[in-house]
Amino acid sequence: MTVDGVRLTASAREAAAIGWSGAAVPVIGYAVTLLGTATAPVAVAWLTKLVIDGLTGSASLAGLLGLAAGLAGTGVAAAILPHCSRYLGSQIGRAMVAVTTDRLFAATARFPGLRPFEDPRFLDRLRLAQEGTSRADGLVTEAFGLVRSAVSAIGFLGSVLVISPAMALIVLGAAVPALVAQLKLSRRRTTMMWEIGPAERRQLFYGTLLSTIEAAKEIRLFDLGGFLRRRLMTELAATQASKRRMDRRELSAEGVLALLSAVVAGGGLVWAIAAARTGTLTVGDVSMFTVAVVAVQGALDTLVNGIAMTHHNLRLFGHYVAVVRAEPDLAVPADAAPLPPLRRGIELRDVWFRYSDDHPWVLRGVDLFIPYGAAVALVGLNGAGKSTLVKLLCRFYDPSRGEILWDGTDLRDVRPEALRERISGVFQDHMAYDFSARDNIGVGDPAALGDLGRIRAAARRAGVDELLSGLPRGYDTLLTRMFAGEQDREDPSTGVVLSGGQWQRTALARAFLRDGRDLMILDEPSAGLDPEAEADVHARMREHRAGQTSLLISHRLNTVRDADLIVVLKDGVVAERGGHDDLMAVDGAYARLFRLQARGYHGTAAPSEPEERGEVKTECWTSSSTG
Ligand SMILES: Nc1ncnc2c1ncn2[C@@H]1O[C@H](COP(=O)(O)OP(=O)(O)OP(=O)(O)O)[C@@H](O)[C@H]1O
Repeated sequence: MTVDGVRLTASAREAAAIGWSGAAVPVIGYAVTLLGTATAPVAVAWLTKLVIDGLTGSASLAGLLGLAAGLAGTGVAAAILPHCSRYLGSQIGRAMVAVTTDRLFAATARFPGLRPFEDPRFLDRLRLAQEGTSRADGLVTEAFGLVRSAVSAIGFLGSVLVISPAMALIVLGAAVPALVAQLKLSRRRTTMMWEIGPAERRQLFYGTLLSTIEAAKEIRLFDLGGFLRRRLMTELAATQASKRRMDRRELSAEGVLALLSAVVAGGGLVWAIAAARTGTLTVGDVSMFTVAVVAVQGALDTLVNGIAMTHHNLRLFGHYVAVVRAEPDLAVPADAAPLPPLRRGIELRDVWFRYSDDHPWVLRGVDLFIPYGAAVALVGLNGAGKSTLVKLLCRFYDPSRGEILWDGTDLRDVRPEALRERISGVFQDHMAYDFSARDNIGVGDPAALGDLGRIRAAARRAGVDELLSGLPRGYDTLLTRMFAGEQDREDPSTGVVLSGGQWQRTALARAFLRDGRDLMILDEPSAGLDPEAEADVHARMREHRAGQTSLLISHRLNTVRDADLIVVLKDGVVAERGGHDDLMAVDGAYARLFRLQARGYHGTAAPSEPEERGEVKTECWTSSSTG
């Protein structure tokens, strides 16, 4: 049996190995207590039968007292053992959840690229894998539970067999349809969960939109609350309909099976009473038989349900196994060469790229050399592929065709972590972590998290030190109100909210903390800054990048004019390159855009060309599909 390629037996083996390696002593203790729990009821039933037969027959007082003492001792064990096994089972469960959670998130962080996180199938699998890990706590104990039910069922079945082999066969036979039905139902339930995955993700998305600050302004301004709620409810109705269908299926199957059990138990009782009247069975036999039939049915029922539940959880766990065993999304050579510091430069040689086979080409044969120590600026209209090029430089994706060479070494021959150790930067969509100010900057180089001096130096460079050190708890102030408790809701020192520009400077400080890297990438680092801050930040960046290899992306052409090399990206290729003066002299796209912006500042005559009126068709600047 497989879950999209992962065998259930492999999942079971993995679960057993994790349980054993993470909690061997509780596992042994659990097995022992469980065996006691499973055999105690059988012993109680037999001792009861012997006591009844002894009472109705001619047993000695000493014999009866011995039986009574045995009965009492077994009763005590039967009362205590389940509590012990429950405690040990919880211990095993906690160990399972800790190990699998750790491994799952280690696995997701191990994907070198971004593709898995853009793949809806993978996202569904990840969601189910997370559910699988949260249910992993029961996997080992459920397996033991199956053994316990089996032992219990066999013990009682043996007892019925001694009294009536035919009845034992009937009881056993009645359990077979239950097992088959439960397995089918469990398979259907897991498939149903897989199928409703996309709808559940959309539901989560709408719920998040409706309950977080990011979308709150637009939702109120555009009055989107009802619209989003309706969409959420539509998704919820669809998922609930699937679950209801499943519940009904289970209800009808289980109803039929319960009826079958009742008929078998009732029939057995009638037969036992009739047999006792004719003297074939003793009174003790009837007592034993009645207890045993019900107990066998109960144990078989628990066994069948346990098998179905384990089957379902193993299938969910199969998604966890699939994620932790998934191949990396980018080929990483086993004998990757170390990446020495940059000395000559980075070269993009005929680089073509599209996000997938059914997406249009974004880059269509880019040739570009970023010389060591040079400040290179990349400009182009929205969607021209600038951020995509940055993502290729960080090797979040590999080029579809062509190559990117670091001092002549193809990035595909290098371990991605080794490459990224040599890069620092700010992404256009940089993160605003719900951490303290210190941690928000410190994550740029986790080794510096304890070094406030370094963190402050980076913040000073980004022009944000004065702000952060002036916060109520200085750099230890949380830059979020997310974690404020009820008691400190009114205390501003528990968390502050920064403005967009202040966040931008904080992100820049994070990049500056990774000092001395070989390549600094700055994708729109000043987009949210006021003019004064922008001038200030750019002056600091100029200072910082002097002699450093850097790639700056900016739509504000005044901030790129002093770059050593300006590259204009258009239609997925490099359309122009050179210094500011060269490009102005060529009077091409860069010059037109530059004049357009300058004119905006000086308030001169209205632009005449459509491009200058801001009516540029995106297609003429962005790449289009070539199939
Ligand atoms: N993850 C993605 N999956 C599919 N297409 C993408 C993805 N990211 C970007 N694109 C597409 O690639 C093209 C280039 O996008 P990119 O972000 O590189 O442009 P850009 O030049 O940085 O634009 P901007 O100036 O607006 O930031 C766009 O058409 C965009 O729709």
